[in-house]
Amino acid sequence: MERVTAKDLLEKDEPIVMVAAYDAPTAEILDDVADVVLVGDSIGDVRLGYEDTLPVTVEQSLSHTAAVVRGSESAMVVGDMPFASFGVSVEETAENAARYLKEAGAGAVKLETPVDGGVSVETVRRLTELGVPVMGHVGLTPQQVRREGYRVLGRDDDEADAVVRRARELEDAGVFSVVLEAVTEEVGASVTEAVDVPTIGIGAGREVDGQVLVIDDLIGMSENPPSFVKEYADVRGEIRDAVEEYADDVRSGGFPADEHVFGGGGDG
Ligand SMILES: Nc1nc(=O)c2c([nH]1)NC[C@@H]1CN(c3ccc(C(=O)N[C@@H](CCC(=O)O)C(=O)O)cc3)CN21
Ligand SMILES: CC(C)C(=O)C(=O)O
Ligand SMILES: [Mg+2]
Repeated sequence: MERVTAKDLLEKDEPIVMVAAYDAPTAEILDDVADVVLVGDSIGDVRLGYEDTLPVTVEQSLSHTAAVVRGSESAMVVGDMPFASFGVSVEETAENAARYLKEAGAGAVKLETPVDGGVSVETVRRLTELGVPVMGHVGLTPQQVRREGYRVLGRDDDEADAVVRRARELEDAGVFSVVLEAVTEEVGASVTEAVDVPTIGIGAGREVDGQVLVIDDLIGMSENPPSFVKEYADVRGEIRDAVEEYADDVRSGGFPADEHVFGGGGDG
């Protein structure tokens, strides 16, 4: 089966569905319902118990990206490059980015591109010239958390303009899509208006070309999801209930029952 391509996303006339997920069985569930699976560096705080995304390594990210590729057939898989794995030098950025395609089998990489630097437009251009499909990421860029915490961007005009300008620069550098995180709905609309490539929002309102949420957040697995999240299930509660029942059964002797026990040979 052919995977979703950048061209497919550009030509889509309904909203793009992207989900951040980290492992093969989850990817298998999502594949063919999501257009894009992002292997987010959010794995750091979502699954690995870190405070934020900063400790995530390229090796961890590549390993999980490869798992998501193995678990899926039709979705585009995007590897989210971790903090400081890009932008230090063009050479290192290109080498790391290429690993996502060569070793993990990803279809593209995503790089956080903060409005005030962090990664140059030239770096993004170099990747796209090499043939690495790049997804940009503007607005709230969580890898900058140690600088300014998590906050919604674009509440004043100068900042709103800066986000739009950055998205335009990225488009010019050849990105095939831009993630817009935690910006006002007005900024979401302005960016979507300003660029031809699809915008994919997370806490960016309705006037964008697609939406992305973290799987753990949307299934009710996260303890404190961001306020823009809609929870569609209570998986945390389901897991807790299941394990409590199991524990009760073990303690009462209700598990294992006859059907869970291997019999010996013979006819007794
Ligand atoms: N579970 C999870 N979901 C995410 O979407 C996510 C992560 N983790 N980790 C990496 C980044 C961080 N993200 C975030 C985190 C918080 C807000 C946010 O707006 N938080 C508050 C406002 C800030 C505050 O006062 O704490 C909110 O209103 O939800 C936005 C994006 C998005 N990403
Ligand atoms: C929230 C999305 C856009 C992300 O960057 C991640 O999951 O790491
Ligand atoms: Mg990320």
